[in-house]
Amino acid sequence: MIRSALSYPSKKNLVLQCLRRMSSLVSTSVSEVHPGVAHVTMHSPPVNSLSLSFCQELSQNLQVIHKDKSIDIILLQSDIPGIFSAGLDIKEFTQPKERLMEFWTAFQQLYIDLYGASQTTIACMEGSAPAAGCMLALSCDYRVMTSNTKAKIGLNESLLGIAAPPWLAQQMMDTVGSRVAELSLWRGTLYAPEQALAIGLVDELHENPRERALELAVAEFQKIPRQARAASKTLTRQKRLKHFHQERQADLEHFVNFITQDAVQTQLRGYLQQLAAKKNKK
Ligand SMILES: CCCCCCCCCCC/C=C/C(=O)SCCNC(=O)CCNC(=O)[C@H](O)C(C)(C)COP(=O)(O)OP(=O)(O)OC[C@H]1O[C@@H](n2cnc3c(N)ncnc32)[C@H](O)[C@@H]1OP(=O)(O)O
Repeated sequence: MIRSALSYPSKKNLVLQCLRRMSSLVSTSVSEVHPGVAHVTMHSPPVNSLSLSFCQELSQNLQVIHKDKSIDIILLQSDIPGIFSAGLDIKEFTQPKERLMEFWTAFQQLYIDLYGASQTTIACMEGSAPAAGCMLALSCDYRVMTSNTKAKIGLNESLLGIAAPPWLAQQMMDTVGSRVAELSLWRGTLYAPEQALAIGLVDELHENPRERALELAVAEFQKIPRQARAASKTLTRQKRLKHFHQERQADLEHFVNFITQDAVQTQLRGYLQQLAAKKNKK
């Protein structure tokens, strides 16, 4: 059982804290902030990009929480100012085939562990969430985003010369509707908070998403019987997850075949150079 990190550290919190001290690879932490409510905090500087090890670790933490019957709400957040997650670590796309397969398998698993969580999940976004960062948010049940206009959210894959996988495109369609999703996907639109709220990509804007998410969890969501929340999720997500499991191997093969194309690799290298150039101009 996870105990409050604020009042009395649990064995698990202590283990995670020790691991974090021992290894810079540990990039998530778990703590119970209120009875039944756990924070999962991402802290992989500079931008919480999802590398192979980060995907694996986030999944492992989610799996531990899934088994903990005392936790019924998960708040997913970042402790890096201005960033929720920059999406997949683009450098992973340039790795050899074996590693690409391991990476994509870990990303698929992260989707299963977050989208398929039986607990209620809230994304607390204090900053930007492009591409797979947006996937993390879309996999949660509720999205609270900062009202700071510097933050952006959306599926910008097309601007990198790639496309979102079908299951991520489906999440976008389920959330904002087919036509808006279709336009967003090919344009690679990153939405400012007010725009994201207007199309239903996020549910609420708040100056302090963490504070608001905790308030929602305790004052609203915990008042709905836990089993009813879980059963409602099953109604809307089970079909998608079943389809995903059927297509998982094909999705992996499709990813590797797509990402290893010369034209795609050239585009990705160009995008990384653009990011570096932008940073040098600052
Ligand atoms: C038909 C079906 C085909 C199926 C095939 C599937 C194909 C794959 C699809 C996968 C789906 C998901 C894809 C992704 O998630 S790709 C990642 C997309 N993310 C982005 O485009 C975000 C890029 N980053 C930014 O815009 C900014 O960094 C950000 C707004 C997040 C923060 O800005 P800030 O100014 O604070 O920070 P910097 O830009 O200076 O960046 C700091 C350093 O971090 C590096 N960086 C940033 N983002 C990434 C990233 N995603 N991966 C790796 N590295 C990243 C950046 O280069 C800086 O590095 P250095 O300090 O070394 O210069």
